Amino acid sequence: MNATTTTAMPILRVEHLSMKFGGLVAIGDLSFDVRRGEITALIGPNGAGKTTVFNCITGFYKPTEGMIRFTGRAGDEFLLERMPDFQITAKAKVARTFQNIRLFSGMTVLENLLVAQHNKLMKASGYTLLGLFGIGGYPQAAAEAIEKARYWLEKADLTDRADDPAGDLPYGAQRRLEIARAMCTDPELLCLDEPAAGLNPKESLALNALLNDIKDNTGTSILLIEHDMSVVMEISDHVVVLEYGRKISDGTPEEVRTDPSVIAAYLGVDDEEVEEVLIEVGDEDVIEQLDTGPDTEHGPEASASMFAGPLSDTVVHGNGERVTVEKGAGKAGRARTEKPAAAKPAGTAARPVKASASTGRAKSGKASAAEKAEPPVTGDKSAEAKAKPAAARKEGISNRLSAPRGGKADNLQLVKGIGPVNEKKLNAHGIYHFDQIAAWKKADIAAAEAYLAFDGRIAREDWIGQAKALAKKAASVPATRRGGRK
Ligand SMILES: Nc1ncnc2c1ncn2[C@@H]1O[C@H](COP(=O)(O)OP(=O)(O)OP(=O)(O)O)[C@@H](O)[C@H]1O
Repeated sequence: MNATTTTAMPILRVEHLSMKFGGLVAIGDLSFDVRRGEITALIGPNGAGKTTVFNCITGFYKPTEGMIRFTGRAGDEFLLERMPDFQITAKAKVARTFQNIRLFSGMTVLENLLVAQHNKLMKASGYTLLGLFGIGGYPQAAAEAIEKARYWLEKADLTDRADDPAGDLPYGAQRRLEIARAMCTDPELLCLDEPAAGLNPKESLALNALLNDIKDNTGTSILLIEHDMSVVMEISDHVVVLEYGRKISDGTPEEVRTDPSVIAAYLGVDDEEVEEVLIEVGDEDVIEQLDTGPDTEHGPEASASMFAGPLSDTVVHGNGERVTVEKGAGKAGRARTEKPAAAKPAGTAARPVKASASTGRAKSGKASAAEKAEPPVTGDKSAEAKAKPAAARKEGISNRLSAPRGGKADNLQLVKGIGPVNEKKLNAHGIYHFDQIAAWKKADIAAAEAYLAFDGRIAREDWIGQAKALAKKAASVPATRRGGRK
């Protein structure tokens, strides 16, 4: 294979990937490419399967079916689904970061960058004591490692903090350090799992700058999972959208943001988030409709929550296209699009409706605190919810608080499985702290699952165990040093 062919090849080709956990199809027949030298974003609502895709690519999971073909710069090909994870890092040069920051928090920032180069240094030592004492290539390799660490310190804007413990850095700086650490391994493909989670706008900008710099100056291709649409739309060359483990859209940010299936998928979140998404995708016409308030005649059923089930939402786009999510449907696959030509005759044409008027309230009329405190369980998923202990549903979680202690909530997104949507919901239900989740009993879990419309996921993802560990850690760290966006 000549060099031109190689550079034109996608660095990663995911072909017919499926991953099943028992009866749950987390990913179903998924195919997409990551093009070399580009930033590709993998987006989708919570539970869409994004992290599972990452876990398959990086060897944490062995997919049930499908191929993950990696082509290196030199034309070397690897089938990642057949390789153990350490070889994927070492041979294919795929590096990753995780949803939850995983730094050596007691080591300094510089030490974190040097540890990342440990394998290379050990190789240079010839794995001998003499090597470590300067016989052979070790001194040269050590000097190069320090130079590389210095380079990435500067790129990540961390030079001033080089000697500080990594755990002392602000949250955004820790995220950049993780990326710098991954870059010290000279990856060909960098996989980032929600790098912008918990960042404030200034930190998000710094992250965007770092990722663009990597793209422009290193040749490393980037695959990122991200919920923050401003990051996705700003820096991605290519966006793949998942919903329930299936691809619903694939294209440029511009193509994806105007794709009715994607809008319909995102309409499946809370009112406030629908608004956020639509503002971020910049569909002026739809935003205007949001401002017109509820349409009781054509408005949707009781809930538009992705977690609460049935939708009957309709949106009219700038080009006159009307997207209806069928009554009883939850997902984009069931979205029906009517082109303007197919619109009903004058007089009977459906009025533009408030896209997210799931509760029949106008944009300005946000839910009252009482409504938010215990929203009713509605829709299709209510069948599931009904199966939960009735008392739990009725009484809700036992250790709710009316406000975060000390006015500062913990960053619940540090619990794997809690994304921005679920964090917001938990806060709305009076859950702000790790120790609250850590103290949940069976009935509390059932109550939480009822309004998050989960089915056993809290136990599966061991939120209690994770929250216990995080609560313990938080208790040992002064409040001012706790990472998080809150
Ligand atoms: N190890 C596992 N065992 C059982 N089910 C799993 C496992 N890992 C993931 N799942 C399930 O697979 C589905 C997809 O989860 P995944 O974490 O990949 O979604 P996601 O899109 O990354 O979500 P989020 O945005 O919330 O992180 C979920 O229903 C999840 O509960």
